[in-house]
Amino acid sequence: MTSHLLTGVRPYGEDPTDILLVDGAIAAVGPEASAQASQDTVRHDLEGLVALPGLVDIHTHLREPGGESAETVFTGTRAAAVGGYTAVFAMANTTPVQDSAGVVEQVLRLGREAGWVDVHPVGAVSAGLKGDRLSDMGAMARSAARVRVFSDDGRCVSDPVLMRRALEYVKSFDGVIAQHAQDPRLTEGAQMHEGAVSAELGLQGWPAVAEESVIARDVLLTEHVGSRLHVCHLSTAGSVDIIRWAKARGIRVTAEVTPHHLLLTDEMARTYSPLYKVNPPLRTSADVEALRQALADGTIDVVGTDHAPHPLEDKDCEWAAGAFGMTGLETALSVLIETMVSTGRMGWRDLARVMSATPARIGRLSDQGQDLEPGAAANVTVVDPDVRRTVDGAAQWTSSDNTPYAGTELPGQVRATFLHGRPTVLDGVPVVAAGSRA
Ligand SMILES: NC(=O)N[C@@H](CC(=O)O)C(=O)O
Ligand SMILES: [Zn+2]
Ligand SMILES: [Zn+2]
Repeated sequence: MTSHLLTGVRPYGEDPTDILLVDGAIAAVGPEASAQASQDTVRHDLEGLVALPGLVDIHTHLREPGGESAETVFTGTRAAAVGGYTAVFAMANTTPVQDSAGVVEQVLRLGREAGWVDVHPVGAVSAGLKGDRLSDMGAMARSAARVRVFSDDGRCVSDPVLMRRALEYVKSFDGVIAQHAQDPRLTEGAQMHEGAVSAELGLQGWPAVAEESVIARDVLLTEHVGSRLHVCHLSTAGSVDIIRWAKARGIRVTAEVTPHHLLLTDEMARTYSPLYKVNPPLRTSADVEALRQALADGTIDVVGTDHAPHPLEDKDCEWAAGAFGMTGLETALSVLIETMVSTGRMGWRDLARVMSATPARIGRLSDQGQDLEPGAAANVTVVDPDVRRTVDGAAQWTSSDNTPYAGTELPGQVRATFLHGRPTVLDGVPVVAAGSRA
């Protein structure tokens, strides 16, 4: 296998040095790196750029099978590589649903054929996402996809008995249930966050308590059963308080926040553009502040993009008819730099923790999220933190145009991504034909 020498990079934004990648592993960091490089080593001049462990997204929708008009495994994972990712967890709400060994193995195979990132299919909790009986979680766990993360995301596991059984079942293989916390009865017909703006616009509100009551129930169930819970896309200050309480009590719960909930508020609904329609809804600036604080202090463990591509016809319509969801893989790192790094709330090591190491640990990956040290798998992202760019939806690599940031200027640009020692992105664009593992 070819070796690659990354020269002049700043690991975690620290002093410039060289990193040598050989045979899918980091062979050396520092002066030894260039000393050990051979004549065949490919040199990449990355002077002054920040090197991070390849990013890991615990929450991606790739849409295939069934939703290929919005995204395929190929286009979604290519977008992920461009965003600096080397692994993604692909949510189960496909058609057919990822609720059997056959479907998760199909997604695994499509991911391997594409070759842009490691694809880890998430298994559905309930058969067909119907919420009434468990899927064949054991078969998915034992399959080639080795599923450890289970979720009905897009829908809430609202039946407490089903949730209890799911939490019990995953204990035998160290799995985790990732809950989309949304009480269905409290959110019937809901269009946006319930508050002053929804009242003014006359749109049906989605109260914070619809999320918080489910999280409160589930941390208690998790404690009772002695299992492991991951809470998807936290969006309210009250949810943060419950997670903080649960962690202090020793309950094994991890929490996620999306980039958009760290930046945008329900004020965006005044545009009536469904680009800002998302589940859970954009909340208030007080919620945004609580989420930023919680990510900085560790109450929230990870950033998940909740990359949710939708075809144009589902977004180019009036608010009430629009689909919930926004794309995020190609802008996540920039939004995190904008909201957390530029503001001084987090350093680059903290960013690597919430966007790489901890998501890998939650999903029980052993070859992702490792520190940039000799012996680690050679998954590396190189970012130019100083450049500012204006987001152009049509220029993105995802097949869908539903980014909420079109026309917005954001800091930071991924310049290179290496997956198991092989470049998938160079000079900010996907490497042609990287998409085969050779
Ligand atoms: N986030 C969204 O608004 N939509 C997601 C589902 C989900 O994450 O709940 C989707 O699949 O489109
Ligand atoms: Zn969800
Ligand atoms: Zn989702």
